[in-house]
Amino acid sequence: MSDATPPQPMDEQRDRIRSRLAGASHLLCCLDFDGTLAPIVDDPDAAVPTAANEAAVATLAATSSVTTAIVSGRALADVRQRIDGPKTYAGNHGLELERGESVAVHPVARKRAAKIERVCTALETALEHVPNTRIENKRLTGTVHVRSVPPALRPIVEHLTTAVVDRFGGDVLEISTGKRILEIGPSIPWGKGNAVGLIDADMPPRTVPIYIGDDVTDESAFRTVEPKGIGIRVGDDEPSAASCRLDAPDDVATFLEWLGSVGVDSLERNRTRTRSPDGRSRTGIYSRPDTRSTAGTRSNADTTRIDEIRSS
Ligand SMILES: O=P(O)(O)OC[C@H]1O[C@H](O[C@H]2O[C@H](CO)[C@@H](O)[C@H](O)[C@H]2O)[C@H](O)[C@@H](O)[C@@H]1O
Repeated sequence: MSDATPPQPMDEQRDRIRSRLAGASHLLCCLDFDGTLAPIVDDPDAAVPTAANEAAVATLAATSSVTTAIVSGRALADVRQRIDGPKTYAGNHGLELERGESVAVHPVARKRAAKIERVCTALETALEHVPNTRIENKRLTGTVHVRSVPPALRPIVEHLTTAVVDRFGGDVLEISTGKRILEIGPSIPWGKGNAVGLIDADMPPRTVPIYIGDDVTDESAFRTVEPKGIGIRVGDDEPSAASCRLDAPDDVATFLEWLGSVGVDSLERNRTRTRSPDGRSRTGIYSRPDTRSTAGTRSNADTTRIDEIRSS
């Protein structure tokens, strides 16, 4: 599916997803948080997943044929305490990655954290007279929230933010946009798609990766999973690298429930079929895969960079 094609409504894509799962033994289900599991709200601290999404994620996370991962622009520690169950979390748009007991932080982002701190502190002062501006310091990145700022004042916030980032970040920090936010982060070619690529590279053979997200920062992840897997854009009919569309977090829950029942049944049937009489898998679905490249922007050099520093 090309970047310029609007994603198709899920009802029209269900058969394609069903047939993709029919050829698979494992599912990688990567989920964005805000706008996908949790409805967008004015106060970022108040964002919570819908009850149905919380339950559906718990079910998938407890299913052995599914690896469930949360991939968020929020700090890892923040998103982790908002949705429980999965063993895999990517925070700060993939700059930090928790898999089981191990946490990897992109080393360049780690080095630039002091600059993010200075920028966030300077922004508190620079924007203190603009009503309802909110600075979210996420350690590796920072977010300026303008959702509750009067529209006429938003260009001023943008101007002041650019000036502060230029002054304290030079060319090592950059500003990107999201839903009513300005995101400040290290200027490195790394995003959610790279994190999803790393997670997918650890999956057993015959894994179908699915990524569900609602914002521009999710586009790199859609490019990583498509066309081997399925990208699902939530909420609008913007052109997207995702092939499918769902309207809102409530529809995400319905789809995840379907995956947890019909989808998982199909995976389980394939796993049973490929096992030898002693119950072992003939296709080696529990063994480590060879290094496989995933469609998308990930390069081997990028993989090495985030993997080389690990701390708990
Ligand atoms: O990748 P995500 O998990 O979707 O995180 C993206 C950003 O989400 C949060 O901001 C967004 O949600 C807020 C609460 O609904 C809303 O007030 C804001 O306008 C949205 O942009 C979060 O606060 C950011 O740190 C994330 O980068």
